[in-house]
Amino acid sequence: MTPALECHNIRSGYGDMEIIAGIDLKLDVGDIYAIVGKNGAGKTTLVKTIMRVLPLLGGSFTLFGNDAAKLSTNQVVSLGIASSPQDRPFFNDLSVEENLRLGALGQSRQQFRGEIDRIVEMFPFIGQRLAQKVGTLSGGEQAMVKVGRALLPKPRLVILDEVTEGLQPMIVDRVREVLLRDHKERSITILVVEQNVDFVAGLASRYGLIERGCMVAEGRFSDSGARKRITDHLLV
Ligand SMILES: Nc1ncnc2c1ncn2[C@@H]1O[C@H](COP(=O)(O)OP(=O)(O)OP(=O)(O)O)[C@@H](O)[C@H]1O
Repeated sequence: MTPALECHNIRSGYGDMEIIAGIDLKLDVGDIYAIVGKNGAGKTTLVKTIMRVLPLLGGSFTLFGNDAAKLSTNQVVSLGIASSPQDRPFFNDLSVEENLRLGALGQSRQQFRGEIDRIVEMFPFIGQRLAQKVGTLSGGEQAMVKVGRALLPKPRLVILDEVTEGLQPMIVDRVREVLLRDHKERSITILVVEQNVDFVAGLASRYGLIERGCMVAEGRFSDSGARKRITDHLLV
């Protein structure tokens, strides 16, 4: 089957400053993969590259078989790829519903209502806060809206950049449950970028460790010692 994502030696960065220094990565449809790395390792830069927000400086990658070099960010989204960016994920002065609507551009009002109902079922608190400005929600509530918005258009591939940062364990558990349920029901492919080892160990089947823009190790969470290897990598 055509992979959801296949990267060959990709390079990217900011201007002529190379941050991603040659990464290979393959996600089959239905994979749940965690990219783990310390602050500044290049995780967000990799996500922005995959979403075609940053230009490719070298190498190539495909998204569901499509040559990404020929795609704009809008076309990436049209392929059924949703991401939840780490920085400035919301319009704080818009309501929860308006922010969710931004994750569902192109949907009819009726379709959108149906999708909102699905998201409210996942995160019931959202149903009581639809009219509230996002900027007034707590960090944990915003995280649930972030994940809800990414899942709203029923993406084939969802990319979540440190959505659990600073969250209480109870909310981290809820986010994991929702993702696992969507994965079970729709075989969604999930790429999470994280430093929270407990979160990814209970969610993903495979992981890749990145350091200075390179993939320095890959493995499976079922391998003995996987968690220790990741924790040691983050601590050194
Ligand atoms: N807009 C930018 N312009 C120039 N350099 C940048 C920019 N954004 C990030 N960088 C640099 O790119 C490198 C990788 O940053 P990136 O945000 O990808 O790391 P990260 O692994 O996501 O870290 P964190 O967990 O802290 O977000 C860092 O050295 C950072 O300073």
